[in-house]
Amino acid sequence: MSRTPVTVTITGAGGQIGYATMFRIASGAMLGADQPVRLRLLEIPQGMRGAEGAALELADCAFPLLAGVELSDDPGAAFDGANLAMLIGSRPRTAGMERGDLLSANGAIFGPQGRAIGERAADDVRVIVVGNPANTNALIAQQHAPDVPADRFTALTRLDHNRAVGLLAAEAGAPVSDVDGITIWGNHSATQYPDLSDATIAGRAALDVVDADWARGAYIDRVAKRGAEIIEVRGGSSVASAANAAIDHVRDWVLGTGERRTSAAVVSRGEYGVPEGLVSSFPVRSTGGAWEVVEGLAVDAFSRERIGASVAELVSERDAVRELGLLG
Ligand SMILES: NC(=O)C1=CN([C@@H]2O[C@H](COP(=O)(O)OP(=O)(O)OC[C@H]3O[C@@H](n4cnc5c(N)ncnc54)[C@H](O)[C@@H]3O)[C@@H](O)[C@H]2O)C=CC1
Ligand SMILES: O=C([O-])CC(=O)C(=O)O
Repeated sequence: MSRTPVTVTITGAGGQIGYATMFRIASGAMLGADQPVRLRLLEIPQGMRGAEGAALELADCAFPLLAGVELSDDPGAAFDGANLAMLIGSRPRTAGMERGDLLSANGAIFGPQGRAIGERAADDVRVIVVGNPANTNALIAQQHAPDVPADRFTALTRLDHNRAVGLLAAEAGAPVSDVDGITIWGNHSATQYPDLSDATIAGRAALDVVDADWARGAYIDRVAKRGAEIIEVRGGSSVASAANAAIDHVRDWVLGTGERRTSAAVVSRGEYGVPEGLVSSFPVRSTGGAWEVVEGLAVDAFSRERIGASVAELVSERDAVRELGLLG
């Protein structure tokens, strides 16, 4: 174990997704089997016992790659020297709520954490926001860290992407590994647009394999409302699949995607007409440790309308948090 450990800060470490994430990171599933990690666990005082218990269990796993575990309820200490910041800690929604309903409850968490990242994290820090509403919380954090390059702030839409892959593969009766070219556009919310226009299954256009009405109707609804479906069936919001998606996102960001495409919410530079500065989901690849939006895809009138609706929601969330004084 001669490589320098990477410092990974996990917020909400006493909660469900935090718990489902940290053991896989410590095992090497996120950064590779030869990369030691140091975990920093951030909680609020009420959540600290849960984080302490998780830390005891981490010790009991005797992970060879785990170079240390530190707990804190102070964002400054928790993000000090962080190379990766996984912002999970925040309240989940319950049945009958939309994720946007969490804006006022959760938004206030992300300003102070963004500021602490700006002041204390390592120069190469990369941030992923999982806590809902993830895109706008990422925007809040990014706005509080003006000295960190904006492209280091992202939000998780990989869970939506993975759901879209799984549901398409099931419909086509194909292995998930045959599926490529799906895009999740926009917000991690019910307005998101899972787009099969450019998707392939074993190299064939997906829209030639599955029914086009399904692809542009029931499929979109099922993917976009899968979070609510899980809440209804499980009695609580997604945990293991969310942790898995967060790990997929960071692994691909750091280690690269190759030619394969995925989806991530990144700070818009105006690609596909999405207003600059919004944290919106796009088709992406990662090379050299940076996400790149895949440009030049054809966007027909149907897709344009769906993307526009989700982006309009992002604009209204941004305006709402600005009104609440949360953008700093
Ligand atoms: N983007 C995505 O795809 C998904 C996002 N989520 C979201 O992830 C978030 C976490 O979900 P769960 O782990 O299931 O919730 P949970 O309630 O089990 O855990 C949340 C933890 O965050 C802690 N926390 C609250 N404020 C904090 C702060 N300021 N600093 C540090 N920790 C803080 C709480 O004490 C709690 O232990 C929720 O907002 C949920 O909606 C969930 C699934 C998918
Ligand atoms: O639906 C929720 O509230 C949790 C979540 O973000 C998801 O499962 O996609």
